[in-house]
Amino acid sequence: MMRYGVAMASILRRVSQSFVNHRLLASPFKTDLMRPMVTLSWPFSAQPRDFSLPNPSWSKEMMQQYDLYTSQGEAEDGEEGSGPWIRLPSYNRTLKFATGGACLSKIIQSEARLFTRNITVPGAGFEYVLFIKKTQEKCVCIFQAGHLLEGPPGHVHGGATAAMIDTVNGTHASYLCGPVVTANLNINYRSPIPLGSTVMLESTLGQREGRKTFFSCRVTSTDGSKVYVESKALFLSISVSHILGGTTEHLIRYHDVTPGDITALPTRDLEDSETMRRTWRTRRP
Ligand SMILES: CCCCCCCC/C=C\CCCCCCCC(=O)SCCNC(=O)CCNC(=O)[C@H](O)C(C)(C)COP(=O)(O)OP(=O)(O)OC[C@H]1O[C@@H](n2cnc3c(N)ncnc32)[C@H](O)[C@@H]1OP(=O)(O)O
Repeated sequence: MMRYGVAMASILRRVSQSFVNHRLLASPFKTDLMRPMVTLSWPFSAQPRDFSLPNPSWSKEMMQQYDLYTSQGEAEDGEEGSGPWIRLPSYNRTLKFATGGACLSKIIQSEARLFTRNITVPGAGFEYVLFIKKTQEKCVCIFQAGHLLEGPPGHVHGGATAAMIDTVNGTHASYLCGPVVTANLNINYRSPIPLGSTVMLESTLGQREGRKTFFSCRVTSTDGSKVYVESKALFLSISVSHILGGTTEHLIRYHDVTPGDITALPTRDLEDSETMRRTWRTRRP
């Protein structure tokens, strides 16, 4: 039985590796290969992996919190439930389904991955799930910090905590305001977070002044009794071309791209992409 299990694990590893190889070998510049290339990143499924669903590395504490929030809301993307919380799906690319040919594939960089989702070994890095309140003024995150996030011995690196705060505030801001970037992030670290522990991040909407939206965030123990971090952030609404502008300037200077290629870019593909619709709600309250 034991040997059978080991053999199965080896076969599964090889099959999943062949998916990885397929993705790496496919040319990023052939438009017809773009869609299979990105959707095969998770073996045995044509769908991309939703990292915010439970996996065996989640601690009992993480699962208890997850069950608490899902029981108070709904679990499926976009469906209305009776409770106040909506779980937000999470992928390892924000623009996974973008199409648009050679030039766009250069700009989007097919091998790029969302920073907080690029450690794929379950439990080793950032394990987290976000829920947004239907009234939208709050967004919470259950976060379990893996052993690859060490800073001070046995504790979480301050940069990893900052990345999580930016992710939670940034997702909350994107949900409310559409495309945004972080302009300012101010963090007070109150107490070190033990590696392997489960903590809560609570993002709260502050003032809105034109393009500027302010948020605060608190990182606490799951029962709220211990405060680890308190922060404030400013997000600025931007157009998609603000993000692409910097990238295209770099491409014109250092790569084989002309300004004509850039103006011909089908940026509508970005705005229409399935992931964009799923993750960046453009409706404003
Ligand atoms: C196409 C993309 C599609 C993606 C789909 C995503 C789906 C979401 C899914 C999953 C989310 C995961 C979540 C991740 C989240 C991560 C977020 C980040 O980490 S973003 C990276 C770090 N941030 C930067 O790189 C910004 C770099 N800076 C800039 O681009 C500019 O400086 C910018 C836009 C911030 C401001 O430039 P200006 O020219 O547009 O605006 P000006 O005139 O300078 O400022 C406007 C107002 O804001 C104030 N302001 C600007 N910067 C400020 C600052 N640092 N502090 C205080 N005030 C500031 C100014 O004083 C001004 O205020 P007055 O209108 O006069 O009242």
